[in-house]
Amino acid sequence: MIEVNGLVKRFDGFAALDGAALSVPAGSVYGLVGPNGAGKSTLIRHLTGIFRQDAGTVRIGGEDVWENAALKARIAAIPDDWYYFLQSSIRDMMRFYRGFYPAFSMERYEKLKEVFQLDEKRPIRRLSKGMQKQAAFWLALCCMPDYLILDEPVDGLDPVMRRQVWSLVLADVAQRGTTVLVSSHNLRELEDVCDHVGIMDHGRVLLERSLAQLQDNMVKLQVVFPDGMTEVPSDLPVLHASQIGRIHTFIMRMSAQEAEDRLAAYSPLLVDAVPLTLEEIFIYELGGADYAVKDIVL
Ligand SMILES: Nc1ncnc2c1ncn2[C@@H]1O[C@H](COP(=O)(O)OP(=O)(O)OP(=O)(O)O)[C@@H](O)[C@H]1O
Repeated sequence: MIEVNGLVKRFDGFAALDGAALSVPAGSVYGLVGPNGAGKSTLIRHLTGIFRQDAGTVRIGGEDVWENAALKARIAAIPDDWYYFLQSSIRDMMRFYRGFYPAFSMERYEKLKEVFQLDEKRPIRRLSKGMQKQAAFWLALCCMPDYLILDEPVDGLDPVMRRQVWSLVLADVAQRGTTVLVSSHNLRELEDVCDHVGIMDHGRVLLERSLAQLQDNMVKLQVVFPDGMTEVPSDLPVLHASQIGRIHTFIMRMSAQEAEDRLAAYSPLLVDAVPLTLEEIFIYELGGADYAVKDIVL
């Protein structure tokens, strides 16, 4: 279990983390999402023991992370800027990892050589960006970690390799009970691999739920009202409404059943609940359809 409470981190007085809290159940895959600058990488750097918090607690498996070498030997991380020694090859880095991680598996290293097919003797800096990401996965998985912390992990990987690394990670979750925290902007992909999601903004986790709960908490409905009713009923707590012909599409923060019950009062000709994507939940939880555009324009 990963537990963060009241986490505060300031840089020159600016609170990059402002009381962030999250809870990742053991053996789950937790997606940490949020707009640029929300504080995801800063929070992750506390989980990997790089940053020391100004306030709050950062615990993994019940232990404080900061300066806890024994605990860190059970955590593998792929940061957004993976570090390797300047002249080193994958083989050199493997020796370094093997020295640090007592559970490092040479057997797995040899097996994964066939999956990644990288030249392990070539200097890493001469590998492409995607190949470097592959190398980071290769080594992280060989550490046999109990906790895997991934910051934008599949950025730069081709689609086939993305599927490959997710299948390796999920096999570890299923077989070894590995707990995974992953930050990503690729919500479509997270939807396939995560069972829990936390949405961050302005240094706080605004909401965290299992994916199923999250999808149950908001609903998208397509509705056709009877003849003569053209206006959206004003008492419906609609987050977003659009209309094509006679079909109204509503997004409301409530369960599908509750929404259907409320709409029944208007005797609709059709009510159809459509599952929300994680991207839609993300956009509407963060304040409406304008959000995504604002984020790009500002
Ligand atoms: N070392 C640092 N010094 C000063 N400010 C920092 C530092 N690291 C992060 N910040 C600031 O903290 C805030 C959160 O940054 P962080 O990198 O954690 O965001 P993020 O959610 O990972 O964003 P992105 O999705 O763009 O990667 C930003 O405003 C950033 O400028």
